Amino acid sequence: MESIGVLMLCPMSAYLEQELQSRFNLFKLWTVPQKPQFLKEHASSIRAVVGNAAAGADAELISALPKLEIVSSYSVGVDKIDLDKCREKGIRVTYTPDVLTEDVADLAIGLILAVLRRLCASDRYVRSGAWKKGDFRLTTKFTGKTVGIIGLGRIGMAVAKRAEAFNCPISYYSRRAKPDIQYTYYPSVVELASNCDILVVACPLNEETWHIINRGVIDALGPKGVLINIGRGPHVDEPELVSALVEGRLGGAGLDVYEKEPEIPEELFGLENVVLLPHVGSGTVETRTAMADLVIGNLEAHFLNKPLLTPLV
Ligand SMILES: O=CC(=O)O
Repeated sequence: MESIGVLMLCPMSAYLEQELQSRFNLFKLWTVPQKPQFLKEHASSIRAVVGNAAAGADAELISALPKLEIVSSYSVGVDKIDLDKCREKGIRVTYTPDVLTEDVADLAIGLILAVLRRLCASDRYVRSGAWKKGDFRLTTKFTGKTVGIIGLGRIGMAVAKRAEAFNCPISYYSRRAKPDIQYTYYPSVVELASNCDILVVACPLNEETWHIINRGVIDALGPKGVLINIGRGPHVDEPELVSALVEGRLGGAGLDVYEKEPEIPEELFGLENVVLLPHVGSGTVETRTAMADLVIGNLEAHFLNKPLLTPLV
């Protein structure tokens, strides 16, 4: 397979890079100064694209690569890939579901605890020497709080399972109520937000879920409510979130994702009730290795004419 051209769109994993390099003719787009010219030169040899949550095969890239057969994404979210165009052109798309579910759900619970129990602020308190002058103030209990989840897919279910262990009543919003699920279903996000203490965004990003967290939802969650976003930045109308937090109309937020990563609204930096993570939901050595193995396994399967491991298209 050494002659098959594989285009990696951005740096994502040294391990993945090495493994791809040892099997394929690997091109690293981020190292190329003149991208349009490079794509023209290599258009006839690039048969696969490897992207991630930050960079995918959009319509422009797909049009520039007439020999493209497969997009193998090092992510579970595929909002950066033009799936319709891939379907239209018969380009296969694979992603990395399941292997990252536990890590992302763990992180959601970590964010809830970090916001409610002010873990990061307490840590800063100790490091700054402030403890010597007095105890840290009281925080908010997690156990027993009502957790609302937007999107009860693999990750949403894994968050629910964990929150159940904290004796939290679980409710959810999704397009349709799920049969066989005993959690309370709300047919609108505003109703869900009005009836929970902690609202977790765990759905894929698409036209329907863009800005699913808007002013109405934030107001329904209210000054004691906490928003946790482990989905995608554009799920949230960020200026509305920032003003609600600054004005005290929302109780707190734990965010792993942002509208314009890695840009984060600076107004959030001074707020103790906000915990900010740099999009690391799946960012453990174990999980990222498993994700890389899936990316490679899918490419190998495709070029050996075997069934794909985790096909989406
Ligand atoms: O955001 C991360 C992913 O989609 O895997």
